[in-house]
Parts: sequence; structure tokens; C-alpha cells
Amino acid sequence: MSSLQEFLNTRLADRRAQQLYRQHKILAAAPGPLAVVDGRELITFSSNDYLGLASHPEVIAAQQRGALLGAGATASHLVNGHFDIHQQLQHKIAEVTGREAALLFGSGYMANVGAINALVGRGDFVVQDKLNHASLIDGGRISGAQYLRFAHNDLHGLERQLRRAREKSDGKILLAVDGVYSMDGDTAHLAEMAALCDRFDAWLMVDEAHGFGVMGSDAFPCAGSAAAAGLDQQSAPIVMGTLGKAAGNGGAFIAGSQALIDYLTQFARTYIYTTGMPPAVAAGCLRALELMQQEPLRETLQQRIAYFRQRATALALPLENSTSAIQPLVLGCEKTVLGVAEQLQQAGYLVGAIRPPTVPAGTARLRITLSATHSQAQIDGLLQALVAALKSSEVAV
Ligand SMILES: Cc1ncc(COP(=O)(O)O)c(C=O)c1O
Repeated sequence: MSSLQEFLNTRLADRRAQQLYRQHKILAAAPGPLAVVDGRELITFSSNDYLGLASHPEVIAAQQRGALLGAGATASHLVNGHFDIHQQLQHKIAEVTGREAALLFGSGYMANVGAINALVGRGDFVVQDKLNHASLIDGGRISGAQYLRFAHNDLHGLERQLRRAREKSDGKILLAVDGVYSMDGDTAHLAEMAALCDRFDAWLMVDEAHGFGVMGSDAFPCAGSAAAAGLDQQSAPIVMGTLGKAAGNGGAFIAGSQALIDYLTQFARTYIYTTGMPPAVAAGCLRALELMQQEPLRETLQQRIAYFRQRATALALPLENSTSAIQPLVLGCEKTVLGVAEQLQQAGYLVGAIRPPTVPAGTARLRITLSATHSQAQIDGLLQALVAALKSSEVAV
């Protein structure tokens, strides 16, 4: 039997050898779209601050005023940590998402794990897309429900799994999917999925981490991908959204019927047994959501996405089928991805180098994310640097 130290050293050495070792990039500040790393200002294309709200002066001012309520919540929401500002934020989220009510969580990870575990357990089924975010996967695994997966966005595969689950049980079936896939940027086929849920009497849960604030319907333009697909509370009854991405802050929520929110308040362990969201964060988020509802932020983001895709296509870069703010370039080899990201950093651009196990083996990629704060000139600069880095790494474009 190896000692703890031997075990740790072996696993860490393996990670390094496979080019999969993860390291922090230490930021001194990030006034979007910049990030200060090692005393150098870089233009970041790796943040999820899609609307630039993380450094919006009005959000920061609201958060500073919110800190006067208390730097921390001082207890869990159900004990002594639920302030009026949390109530206001929950009402605002319900309004933005077009749902009856909403409940705040410490993070999207906690919201997904807590909601899935409160809703299904032993004897039930949870059905998931293979490319779902780790928090949905972990939530499903921990729940004890039978876990069925289908190939990414494969509606036939999903139908087979739903039929299989329904044939085995007349109990609960939860279908959980990312609305927008975090590493691919494409969207789930939500309208068809909702129809299948209807047919097999399953419940649809949509993770709006990357859809909330960015897309929606005419009536609810910031609500996310489910609204964009025409789904209302009846057809997409469980919506999870994060406040750490387009809202530029931290925390998350589940939105849905009043009964769902009442139920999760009673049964979601990751809501009950943890300290409440700091009131200052709630105050910052509230202002961010008010700003999010106003144009031209979303419109500018859509223009930047379209511009990036048009320019990248002209340069014959291998784009994926994504119209969201996430624009990956799948290069395959971990070492190449690391090398290109490093060259981009030297040229002044920060881009995520995403490798397994975050993405499937053989699909290492650069994850380029766009923001309303990017200028067209910054996008041009990135693409120029990218073409040069790919050429010097002998990647054919
Ligand atoms: C699709 C998806 N779901 C959930 C999460 C977790 O959200 P949070 O960062 O708030 O924990 C993330 C990102 O981190 C994500 O990309």
C-alpha cells in the first residue's frame, strides 16, 4: 500500500506527463475585457462575463452599498441569513425568467446537485446528454436514481432512453440538459426534448448557465435558451441559471413554479445546509439584472459574435456550430492547444486551453468567449494572432 504522499506524487506526475496538469492564471484585476496577469494587461477571450457586467460601475456601486447591509449573510437562508435584498433578487429573477418564483443558491454547481437530489432518488431515472456539465452529471450520480445517457443532442438516443426508463418504471424520470453547452457553445434541441418529455411523462430541467442574460424570447429576452425555444414554465418546469456568467457576479438560482420553489426550500440540501449568499452579492446581482434587461448590451454581444464568426470563416478557421458567445476551436491535441494558448498570451490575448477530462479525449480545444465589451479591433487582433500561432504550431487552416 502506498503512502498518501506517494499516491499524490504519482497522480500529479501522471497529469503532468499527459499535458493535463491544470494551473491558475493569477489575475491582479479584470476590468472587462482586460485581465492583468503578471503585471501585463491582456485582452481576455476566456471569461464568461458576456455582457461586461462584472466591472460595470453601477453594479460595483450597488455591491458596495449592499456591503453596508453586512459583508456576509452570517447564517444559512433558513436560519438568520435571508435578507430583504435576497427577496428582491428572487423576485427580479422570476420576472426576468418568466417563472412564478426563484430560489438562490451559492453556485450553479450547488443548484444543480441540490435540485436533482431533491427531485429524484433510488427507484427513479435521470436521463442526461453525454456532454452535460459536471454539476448535472454529479447531481445525477449522487442522487441514487438510475442514470441513463444519450449521445450529444441525439434525439433518437434520447427517445430510446426515455422509452427504456418508462418501460421499467411508472415513477419519476428527470431529463437534465445544458441549454447552451459550455465547451461547445451549441444549444440543446429543447423544443423537441420538451415534446419527448410530454410523451414519456418526464420532467425537463434546463441548465441556463450560458443562456441566461444572453438569449430569450420577445417577452423574456434574457430568460435563456428555453425561452428562445418557445418553452414556458409548463414545458420547461425546472430552470437553473447562474449569476456568475452573464450577470458577472456569483451564485445561482432555480426558477419555476411556486410549488417547485417551496419544495426545494424544504428539500434541497445544498440550499438548506450552507451559508446564504452575501447580501452585497445579492445587491450587485440585482443591479446587474436590471442592466441586463436594457439594450444595447445583448444586441452588441450578438454583433460581436456575428463579426467573429464572419471574420473567422473568411480566415478558414475551423469553427463549430455555435451561435452563442462560446466559440471553440477544436484542435484535438493537448500539447498543441497549450502551445497555441501560450503564444496567444505572448501576443496579448488570454484564451482558455480546455483539455480532457473537461472535454472528451482527443477534442482538446481553445475556448474563445466573446463579450459585449470587445471591440471589433480587439477581435481582429485576436484572429490575426490566432492565425499566426496556428501556423507556427503547424496546424493546417
Ligand atoms: C453549464 C454549466 N452549468 C453549471 C455551471 C456551474 O455554475 P457555477 O460556476 O455557478 O457553479 C457551469 C459553470 O461553471 C456551467 O458551465
